[in-house]
Amino acid sequence: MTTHKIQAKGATLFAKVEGTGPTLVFAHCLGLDHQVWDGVVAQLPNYCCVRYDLRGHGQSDVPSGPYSMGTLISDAEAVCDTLELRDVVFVGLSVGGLVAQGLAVKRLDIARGMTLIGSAAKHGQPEPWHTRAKTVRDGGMPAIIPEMLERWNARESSAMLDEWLTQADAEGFAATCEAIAGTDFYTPTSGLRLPTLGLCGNFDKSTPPDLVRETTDLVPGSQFHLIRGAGHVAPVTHADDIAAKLGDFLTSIGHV
Ligand SMILES: O=C(O)CC1=CCC(=O)O1
Repeated sequence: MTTHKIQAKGATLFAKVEGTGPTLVFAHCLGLDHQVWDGVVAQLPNYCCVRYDLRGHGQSDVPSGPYSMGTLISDAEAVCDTLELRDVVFVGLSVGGLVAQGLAVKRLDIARGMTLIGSAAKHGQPEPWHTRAKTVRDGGMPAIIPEMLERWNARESSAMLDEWLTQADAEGFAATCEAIAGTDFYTPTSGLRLPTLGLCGNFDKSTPPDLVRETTDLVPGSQFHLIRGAGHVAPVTHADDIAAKLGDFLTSIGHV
């Protein structure tokens, strides 16, 4: 395992590389960090698994917001270019899935496939995201956590996620909400032609299954599976199921 400090535009990003084999790059959701993938990566021993913390999260820098989705996509490019990663399957949870779509649109030389978990081409209307940004800037993470946990619907894992979210940086969280607010990838994602897998917990209230399926269906030949019993953060709560579905997908596209 090696860790890296990646120089991106206006921020240094933390990245971790484990294993050898075909490359997978993982991007996490709002408010958490690369550790959401611990249980999934542990079950993919035959891959080079690269994880990084989005700007504003984990061990990456927290520049003041707002962030734009374009910047978050440039960050993913910086990680892949600096580590000389090509021919990767990019796996994104929630906002990480927006980054996956944007990277695939911009850099097909990097992305040869993508997996969207609890993600969509557009995550609702802009206004609630601006409200969340203001709420968290005014009141800190505790002001937003109950609402997040309700939407994530992670049930018995809520206490652990509460603790995790409490450690998140409020400015990084708010600035990322602002990036999500401005993003509508329906048109660009409709033009994508690359192997695509969509996964969604059947209890996910943030990105309900129909929404994730609708986005996945934009890409011809894509696959979609429900993760039974899971809410929004299935890689944390249902790592075995996510790793199994991801492994099947990787085999089906010859990324082995
Ligand atoms: O909080 C939510 O609604 C879920 C979410 C959207 C983008 C993300 O990363 O988390």
